[in-house]
Formats: sequence, structure tokens, C-alpha cells
Amino acid sequence: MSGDALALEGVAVGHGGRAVLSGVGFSLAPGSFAGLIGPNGSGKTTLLRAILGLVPLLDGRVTIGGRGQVGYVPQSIALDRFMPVRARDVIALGLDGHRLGIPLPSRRRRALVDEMIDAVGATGFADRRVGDLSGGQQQRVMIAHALIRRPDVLLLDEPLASLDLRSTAEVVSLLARLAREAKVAVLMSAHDMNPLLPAMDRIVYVAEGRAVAGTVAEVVRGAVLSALYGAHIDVLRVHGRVLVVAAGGGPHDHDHDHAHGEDAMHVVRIP
Ligand SMILES: Nc1ncnc2c1ncn2[C@@H]1O[C@H](COP(=O)(O)OP(=O)(O)OP(=O)(O)O)[C@@H](O)[C@H]1O
Repeated sequence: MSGDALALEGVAVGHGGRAVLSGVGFSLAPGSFAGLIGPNGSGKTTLLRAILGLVPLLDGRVTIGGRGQVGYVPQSIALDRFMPVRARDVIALGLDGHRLGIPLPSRRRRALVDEMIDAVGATGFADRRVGDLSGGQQQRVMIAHALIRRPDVLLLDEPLASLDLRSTAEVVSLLARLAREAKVAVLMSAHDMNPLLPAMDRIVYVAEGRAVAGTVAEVVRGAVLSALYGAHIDVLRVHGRVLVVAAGGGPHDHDHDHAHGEDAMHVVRIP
């Protein structure tokens, strides 16, 4: 653990005593940017919620470094379109989370909020109602909300879902820069690793109840993923994108098959 922002050892998580994932072990240094990648239903949300302490561990240990602070951007942010709350108010609410005792003086508060607005590039829309903002702008607001208390670890659950290509690339590079500059370890889940490839220092790949972790070069390999899936997997690199290809079964249009395991992401089946 020494010096790590986050360390998991032999972690098992699940629901109602039944494990969804087990034997999960990895650590993240401060300032690192990691992707938690896996098919729909593989346990990404459950693992993030377990790191937060919202789901009990069935086994193993989670250690948070530094001051032990974790920030979280949950999967779906239901922002009421007509809620009369400005982006800067949502960011300021992040300061109040668990704060007992004396509130911050308002000038100090405003300075912290302005600093965060600047850090996430929200200056142009900080005074607009959150409900009127685009998905990418709302994501920036929620990232600022989670970061304002300077957590040691920032967890984000599918922050790229529902963003267009351009906002996706912008949010990924923003998170990678914030990780480095704020020395926070960022762990974000995604079912497609491709948007994260330019930025990811580490990948935690979950499937079939287990996880493998390391650098992209170590993990995203046919032999490693075949062992994880328990089936022959090829990793193809096409025009800078990674395709994870499983032999067997019929050809799949994975965009229309979100209900089933690996087919719901970047796994293509070759007959
Ligand atoms: N509260 C719950 N009670 C019982 N089972 C649950 C609960 N939440 C999730 N599960 C089950 O645990 C498994 C993992 O779900 P989880 O939401 O962690 O996966 P995920 O990888 O985040 O999926 P997605 O990408 O679709 O969000 C699934 O089989 C799901 O049905």
C-alpha cells in the first residue's frame, strides 16, 4: 500500500451474499488515471460502490491512502430541467457533503468554487441552470462537485455514457489532466475501452467474475483476455481502435444487444 492512493487486495463483492466479482487486486498511485472496463453486468458499479463503502465486502480489503477521501460521480445524474440551480451552486454543494462544524467563510467558499470552475473549463456556463446544460457540460459540473473537497481517489461510473464523440474525448482528457495536476487517482468505468486508450495509465478489466489489472499493454492481449473469459479471444488493433474478438457463435451487431455480457461492448464474435 505504501504511497498508493487506492489498493484492493483479494476483494470479493456481490449482492445478497452471492459474489459478482472475486479475487480483485490492484493498486493505483496518486495522479494515475485508470479505466475499469468490462461488459454490462460484469460488476463495475458494484465494485465502485464497494470501494465507497456502500456495498459490504464479501472478502478482502480496500485501502484508501492520504486523508482517506473518496469522490464519486454516480452513473445517472437526474438533473431536473427546471430546477432553479446554477452550475456553480451544484459545485458549491460539494463543499457541504460531510462537513460538520464551522462553515467556510463565504469569500473562501467562492474562491474554491471559482478555482474548480476554472479547472474543469466551466467558466462559460457556470451561471446557467444545470438543467439547461449539455451532457458534457453537466459531466464537467459533476466532476467539479466531486473534486472540490480534494479527494485522494475519484470514482466515476460510466461518465461517458450518453456523450457525443467530441464531449467524450474532452471529458477523458480533462480527467487525465485533473488526475495529474490534483494528484488524485481517477478510476472510471466504461464498457468500451477505446475512448480511454490515449489517456489510461492502468486498466482494470472485469469479466466472468474476475479481474485483471495492469497497463494496457499488459492486459489487452489475447492470452490474458482468453484466460479471463475462459474462451479464445483475439485482440485486433484497427485504425487505432482495439477490437476484442471472440471465436464461436454468430456474427453480432453488438449495438443492438445490450443485455448480454461481452456482446454489449467491443467484443465481436467471428463465426
Ligand atoms: N442491488 C442489487 N441486488 C441484486 N443484484 C444486483 C444489484 N445490483 C446489481 N446486481 C447484479 O450484480 C451484477 C453486476 O451489476 P453491476 O451493476 O455492478 O454491473 P456493471 O458492470 O456496472 O453493469 P452496467 O455496465 O450495465 O452498469 C448484475 O448481474 C446485476 O444484475
